[in-house]
Amino acid sequence: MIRITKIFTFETAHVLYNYDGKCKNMHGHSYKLFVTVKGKPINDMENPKNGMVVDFGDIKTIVKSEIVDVWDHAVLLNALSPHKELGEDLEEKGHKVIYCSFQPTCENMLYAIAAKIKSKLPADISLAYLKLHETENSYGEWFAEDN
Ligand SMILES: Nc1nc2c(c(=O)[nH]1)N=C([C@H](O)[C@H](O)COP(=O)(O)OP(=O)(O)OP(=O)(O)O)CN2
Ligand SMILES: [Zn+2]
Repeated sequence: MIRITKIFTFETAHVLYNYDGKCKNMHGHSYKLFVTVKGKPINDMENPKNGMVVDFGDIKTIVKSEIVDVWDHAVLLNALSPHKELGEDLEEKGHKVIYCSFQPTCENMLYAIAAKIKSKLPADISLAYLKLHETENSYGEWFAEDN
């Protein structure tokens, strides 16, 4: 088994409802996401993907369409809180709003990212690990063996 990793960045705003610190205010991060998948490299001279667990380009396509293109330059808010109305107001004024069914912390974003990626991976490839940096010094990790 081999693990391969692709790294993504996206610029996203979020706001933490009822949080007791500065992040209760709407603010943004340059998120950095590490996506690691595992599988056996293809061993077939006739296959154009010979030697690969999966083409890095295929991971890019999945993560871009499921996460990066959806969350980039959007604001994530907790739709189960009064921030839903804040989102509706912003949307009305032309802003890109993502309504989450969770508090948009690094931890919950990792759960959402894992679910979205897992649903799109080919059967013989599995999601092994995710790392999501909110800042250079703050990040969360998702391990397949813990979940
Ligand atoms: N466990 C978590 N704690 C915090 C989260 C989170 O998602 N999970 N999020 C925030 C804020 O949104 C934001 O990320 C600020 O975090 P923090 O590391 O405290 O921010 P700094 O600006 O101090 O970051 P430095 O990199 O140290 O400059 C808060 N907590
Ligand atoms: Zn934040």
